[in-house]
Amino acid sequence: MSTTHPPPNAPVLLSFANTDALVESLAEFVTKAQREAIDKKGKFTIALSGGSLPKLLRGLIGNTAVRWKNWHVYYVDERVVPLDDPDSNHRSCTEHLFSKVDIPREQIYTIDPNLLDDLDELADSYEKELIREFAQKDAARFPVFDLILLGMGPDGHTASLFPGHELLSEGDRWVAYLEDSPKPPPKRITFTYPVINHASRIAFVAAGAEKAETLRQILDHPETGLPAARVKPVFPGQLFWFSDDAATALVSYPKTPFKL
Ligand SMILES: O=C1O[C@H](COP(=O)(O)O)[C@@H](O)[C@H](O)[C@H]1O
Repeated sequence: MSTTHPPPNAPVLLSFANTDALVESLAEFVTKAQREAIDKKGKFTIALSGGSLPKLLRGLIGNTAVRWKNWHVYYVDERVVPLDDPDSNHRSCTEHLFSKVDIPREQIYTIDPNLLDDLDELADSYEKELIREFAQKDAARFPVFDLILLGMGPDGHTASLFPGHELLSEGDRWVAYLEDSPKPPPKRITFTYPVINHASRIAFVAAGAEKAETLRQILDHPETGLPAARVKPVFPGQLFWFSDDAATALVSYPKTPFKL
């Protein structure tokens, strides 16, 4: 017997006049998601990306609404490099955010730096971190993060899911690896779509004129199937785009005023 699922909610596009307005609203959005999760179950599970995102989380620094002790932080994708390498997403998040706030270090789940020579084992061990957090409590097939924050590259990639790559059709594993990322460094691990799409809330954070044409394709012509356009949260999950007017300049898709 086949099971039917309601169609995904339509994405909500938020466009801000400048970076400061985006940063401030993003912080409000994250703290709201955090409050709701902690009120419900005493903890907040969030997955972060690298790239331009960590700097844009600066609105959380010194923000008294943030309850860092209840945060459990994972990485949507990670470059297979030592944790202190300039290419590491963990290093970037640490420099721009974690070194400036009082978050328990043991609640930030990094890749195992001892497994950098074995990508299969590395991805497997990160998947086990997720299983430890999510699989015992709910018998769900995939983890349900409270919030996943994604970036979008100018080529339309998100996480480490790149245009035309075979991992776009991975429907079974939670965490996969690749050795041929077109964007350096080539070796990476990444959440797969089923994990991303099962989150309660997903927010892309994409700003700047260099992303305008790609954002137009993704929002106005999702059928072109660029990796970021394949992010479609399973109902009742909701997808948001935090963007700026430079990035949304070419988009016809309707914009929604930001309100919590
Ligand atoms: O390589 C990566 O790129 C994406 C997008 O980066 P951005 O600088 O264009 O925001 C990022 O989300 C991902 O985590 C990272 O590994």
